[in-house]
Amino acid sequence: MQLSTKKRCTAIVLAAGQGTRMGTEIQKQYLELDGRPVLYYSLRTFQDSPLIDEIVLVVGEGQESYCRKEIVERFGIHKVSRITCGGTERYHSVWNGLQELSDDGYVFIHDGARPFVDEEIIERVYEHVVEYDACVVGMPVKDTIKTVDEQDFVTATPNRNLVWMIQTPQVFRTDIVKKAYGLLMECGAENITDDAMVVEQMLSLPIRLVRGSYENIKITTPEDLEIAGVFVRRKK
Ligand SMILES: Nc1ccn([C@@H]2O[C@H](COP(=O)(O)OP(=O)(O)OP(=O)(O)O)[C@@H](O)[C@H]2O)c(=O)n1
Ligand SMILES: C[C@](O)(CO)[C@H](O)COP(=O)(O)O
Repeated sequence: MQLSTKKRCTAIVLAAGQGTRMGTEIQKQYLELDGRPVLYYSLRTFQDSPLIDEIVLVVGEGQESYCRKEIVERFGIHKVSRITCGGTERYHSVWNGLQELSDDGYVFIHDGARPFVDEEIIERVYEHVVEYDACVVGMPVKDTIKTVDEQDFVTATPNRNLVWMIQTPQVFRTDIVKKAYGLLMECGAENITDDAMVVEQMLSLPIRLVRGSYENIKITTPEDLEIAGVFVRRKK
């Protein structure tokens, strides 16, 4: 990859969630995975990536100094330039993170609860975003998918060749995603679960999907942490 013509790339790593579905006392991003906090792994990958210039870390209110000392300083993640507070919903946290950025370059928005983003994914999505401006990482589904009504009766079986499960990082030209989020904050919207939705709904721009990996899982419920344990030991 030609790094000399590279635009500035910032990663926003989100770690302000409550982890309700995980149900643990400690929020899932701080749980131990092979002796290190879940959040450490994606920070390490962005830290080590030659493409990433800077990391903005978004954490829960009151967790800033803990994160600075116990994660950023302890593990030497010196690309973290700012630690800011998140909000009630994921999109509030993204919005807060975006306030720390100027309009130039690209932003990689990533769930701190997804420890297995890797350099190949970062490079692949960067190569695509310079062409398409708005890209999200995901993988084709493997199972048959059905939509249902409120009583759990099937309403349709979409062609699964056209269905992907969506991951992070979600990567955008920074000016575009900031504009989309600005409109979201003005107009509001319901059930916003990822960043691509904001760009789709607010600006109607095309979003290019880019292959991530089946290992790029989000730690959401307890069995995900067990699976993550297997992945992390295999990588050693
Ligand atoms: N208000 C929020 C909600 C989520 N996140 C982050 O967004 C990522 C994906 O969200 P999710 O898996 O839904 O995390 P939680 O909101 O913590 O989980 P739950 O929905 O089970 O409470 C996580 O890294 C989480 O820390 C965040 O920064 N701010
Ligand atoms: C952005 C995301 O990781 C894409 O899969 C996901 O939608 C965010 O998590 P949540 O579980 O929907 O809050």
